[in-house]
Amino acid sequence: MSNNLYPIFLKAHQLDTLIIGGGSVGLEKLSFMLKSSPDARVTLVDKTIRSEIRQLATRHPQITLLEREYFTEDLTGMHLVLVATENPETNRKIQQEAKDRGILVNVADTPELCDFYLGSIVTKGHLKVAISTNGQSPTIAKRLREVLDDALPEEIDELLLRMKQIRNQLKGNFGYKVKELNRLTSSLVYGTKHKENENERDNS
Ligand SMILES: C[C@@]1(CC(=O)O)C2=NC(=C\c3[nH]c(c(CCC(=O)O)c3CC(=O)O)Cc3[nH]c(c(CC(=O)O)c3CCC(=O)O)/C=C3\N/C(=C\2)[C@@H](CCC(=O)O)[C@]3(C)CC(=O)O)/[C@H]1CCC(=O)O
Ligand SMILES: NC(=O)c1ccc[n+]([C@@H]2O[C@H](COP(=O)([O-])OP(=O)(O)OC[C@H]3O[C@@H](n4cnc5c(N)ncnc54)[C@H](O)[C@@H]3O)[C@@H](O)[C@H]2O)c1
Repeated sequence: MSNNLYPIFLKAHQLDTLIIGGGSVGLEKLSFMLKSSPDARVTLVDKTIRSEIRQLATRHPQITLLEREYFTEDLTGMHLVLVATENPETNRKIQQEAKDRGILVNVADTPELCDFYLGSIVTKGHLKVAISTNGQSPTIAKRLREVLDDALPEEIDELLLRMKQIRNQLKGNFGYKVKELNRLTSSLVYGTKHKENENERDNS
């Protein structure tokens, strides 16, 4: 199987996400989503809402909880759907209803029914790294998150902020700025030896 996934970074606070099923898997998906996007606009529907989910909703007031069975109409206006009931037939039915409406859908732990996969996520200030193993091993995705979380220094956020300041201060045309920003950062990649960048985005 080739690796043809295309990663994107969603502004989850501007999108509406529906989670169906708030059992152990639904709770895990919701927690990870809120960890990365505390202001994500999420509606969760389940026949019985667990106390852990109620607690999350208290801490994230933009979350809507619906304590009842899922209805097809719940999909109205949704951009993303995460399905996590314990019933494969229910999951398949909801997946089909979402697809019919052109809504992107993830059926937890069921790669063949997913339009997208959730990734393992490392956050250091403004830096966010999302990891996928193309569905081959979520466990390795989790382990890599732990490795990168240790390896990337917290100071990386200061570097990003400093680079932004420098970019704002640079005078000159776009091509000059790109060259200068690449020159300043070349030692990160090539050690102290400066090397002109062959691939940089320079349309000067
Ligand atoms: C990254 C992460 C994000 C998240 O969930 O938010 C995530 N799974 C995580 C953990 C995890 N999930 C499972 C285990 C137990 C070990 C195991 O069974 O392998 C562990 C590890 C653990 O918990 O230690 C069970 C499992 N998961 C999937 C299957 C089905 C299959 O593989 O066929 C089964 C078997 C179910 C069964 O046996 O019935 C499938 C998917 N899980 C994905 C994402 C997508 C692919 C991501 C990628 O491309 O790498 C994909 C395809 C769809 C999706 O769910 O989006 C999160 C780590 C977060 C973190 O810690 O950072
Ligand atoms: N691979 C498989 O064939 C297979 C089979 C069974 C379960 N699973 C796994 O089970 C996951 C769910 O596991 P879990 O441990 O979270 O189960 P769980 O039983 O803890 O949670 C499922 C939740 O879905 C809710 N639910 C079920 N039907 C509903 C409906 N029609 N409307 C609203 N809520 C509904 C239940 O009330 C429950 O809270 C699936 O995503 C999948 O990973 C996989």
